[in-house]
Amino acid sequence: MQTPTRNTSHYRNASGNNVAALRPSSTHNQRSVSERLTLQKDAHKPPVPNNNNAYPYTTSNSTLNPLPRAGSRTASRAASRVLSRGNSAFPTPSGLNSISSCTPQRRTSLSRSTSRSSSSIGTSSVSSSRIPSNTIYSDSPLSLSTLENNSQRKSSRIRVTVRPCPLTAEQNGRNMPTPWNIDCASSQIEHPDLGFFQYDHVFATQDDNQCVFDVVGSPVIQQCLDGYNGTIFAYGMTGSGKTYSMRGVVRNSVSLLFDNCTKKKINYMTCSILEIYNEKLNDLLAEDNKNTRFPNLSSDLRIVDDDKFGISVRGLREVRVTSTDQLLALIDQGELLRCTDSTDYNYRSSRSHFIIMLKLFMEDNEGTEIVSSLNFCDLAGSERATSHTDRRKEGGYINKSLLALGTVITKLSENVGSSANVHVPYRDSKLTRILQPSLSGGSMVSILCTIQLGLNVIGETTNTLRFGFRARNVVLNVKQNTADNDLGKLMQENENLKLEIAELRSLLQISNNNSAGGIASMNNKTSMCVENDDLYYELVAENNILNEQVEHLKRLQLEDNIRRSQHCNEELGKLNDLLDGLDLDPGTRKKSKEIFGIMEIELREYNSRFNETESYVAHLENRIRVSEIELARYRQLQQQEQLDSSSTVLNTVATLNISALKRADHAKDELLEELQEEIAELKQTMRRKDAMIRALQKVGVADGP
Ligand SMILES: Nc1ncnc2c1ncn2[C@@H]1O[C@H](COP(=O)(O)OP(=O)(O)OP(=O)(O)O)[C@@H](O)[C@H]1O
Repeated sequence: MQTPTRNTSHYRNASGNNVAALRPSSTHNQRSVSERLTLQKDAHKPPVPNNNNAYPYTTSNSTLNPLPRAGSRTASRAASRVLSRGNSAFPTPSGLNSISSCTPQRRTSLSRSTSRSSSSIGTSSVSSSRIPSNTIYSDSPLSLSTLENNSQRKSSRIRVTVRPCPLTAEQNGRNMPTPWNIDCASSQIEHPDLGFFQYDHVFATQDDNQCVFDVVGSPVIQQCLDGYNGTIFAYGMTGSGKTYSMRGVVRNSVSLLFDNCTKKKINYMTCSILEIYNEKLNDLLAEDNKNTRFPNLSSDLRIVDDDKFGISVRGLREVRVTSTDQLLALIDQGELLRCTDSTDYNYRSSRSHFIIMLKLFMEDNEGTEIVSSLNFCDLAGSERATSHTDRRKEGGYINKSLLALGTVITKLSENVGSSANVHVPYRDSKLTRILQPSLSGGSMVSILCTIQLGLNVIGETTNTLRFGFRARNVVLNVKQNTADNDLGKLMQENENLKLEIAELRSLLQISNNNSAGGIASMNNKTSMCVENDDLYYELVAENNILNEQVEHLKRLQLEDNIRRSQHCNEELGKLNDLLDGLDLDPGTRKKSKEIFGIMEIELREYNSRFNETESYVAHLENRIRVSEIELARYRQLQQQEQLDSSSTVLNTVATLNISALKRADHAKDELLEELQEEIAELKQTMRRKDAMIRALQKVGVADGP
């Protein structure tokens, strides 16, 4: 069996700072695409950003979907566009825009005066076309495209950038055509049949990791230093350059953070690193795994709700770091232990989602502590089905969690501008659960989508572009971390409660819509509190079965018994008439009358027991109704508590609900058992009565004229 390996490469060695050596020599062809984009006066075309001004914030429908260009049939032109050969390992295709997306005309001059202390990051590998790393891009929604801004909160779109992976020498050698037009100037990517996709920034294939950091990482770091939380993640198909890009982003971020330690009064940071492999959480910094290539990854980590950070991972090691080198060494260790293996597209493919969590412990102007969190997430790459069993299993988990992430993003984008609160299924995967605080407004979010340009992966590239396109519509109401004083705590609690209430309201809405009546629907309504509780689902299932059983028994047995009892009475009446008409000797007549008397008594008894059973069933039904009312009352109480109080109360009420369910089910069990006994007894009586009727008929025939 092929087992995934743990990476042995050191991330610092693989950083992008030496990419300059790989830079292609081919010339760019910016005009052909951008000119076409400008010349086609498509009425639906989204506004092309003016690069010298803030990028206009828009969520208009015209940008919600990639727009097919009317009459745009450039497929043949695109197909005939052939990537040029080059000498480097990653040459730029001649049909693509090869100008660096980070050239000076793309940006404004410094929009903030956060001058950096001299640092190796700022000076060593910056090319002449590179902007200083303290520059904030004018079109960055993280800095300027905010809807509302005060010291506590700001509305901010998720910032989405796209980095196309250069074709390999081999792909280039095959003169592989590409269907994509990359227009860095207008941050658009176009496909002749699919239309074009608008982003916040599109990198050129030869842009290096420093350039990517300047656009993707730097604005988030600046925001973190200002007291906001930040999350950066890379999304894309396997082999498209996520890990390559994130290494650059992480490395440069670490340097920028430590450069600002003094100015921003960062007392210390903590670092945790985990991976999600096959839906299991592994602590890559766990003590046991120190200095080993063969880690013990069976750590017992649990994702739990956390008042301060939204969620936290119980059992995850948090290491206090005080220097760049120390932090980079930890990240090296995490990289080393991360699960990797080769796929069809990448000989060292990451088979897990890799998450670095930093916490910055800073001081505000009054000297009180503020904590900002900063997450870097290098997602595992989506992949088509593969023949290898282990890869297929991993691929299944990876695709499932990426699908969950896609659904969350879709729901969040649907929520924008809508008064109805759509339920966002964060709990569908560990990945979305961990990203929940960030995606639900706890953090500035920047997504780097990495794509491949080849014809053979159009489907995967389109998926990534669509994901990024949707994500760009998500607006987050991000709050600034405040000092940990009483007021701050209260405000935080208040915010958490508001979010909780909104989530509960939408859950209630869903369960109300779905409810078809009866206990089952009421059970469904409590799903949030006991979502993962197997017992709960068992109870609901059992409850449904019991209800059906009771119904079934009532229908079959009781109706049948009514029919048979009526039939018995009729038959007995006939026999009585028959007996009266017979010319019997007094002895036989007396005996027959006696038997009839006994039969009548039996039948009366039977009828009275039958009536008893009927009232017993009515009683049983009543008890079911009572338990339903009880459940409804608990449910109401739960809603009330949930609206008024904290989640602790929710859990208590959920427990009450479970015990109410248990009690109701137990009662039903007992009642059902008793009912079945009654029915068995009734059947027995019926059998005896049938036998007597047969005996009487025989007597009637024998003694007849
Ligand atoms: N922009 C780039 N410039 C130069 N090399 C690149 C670039 N992007 C990716 N590569 C190279 O392509 C290969 C695959 O990249 P990487 O491992 O980062 O892909 P990935 O998206 O993380 O894949 P997976 O999801 O399978 O882990 C690596 O050898 C990497 O060095």
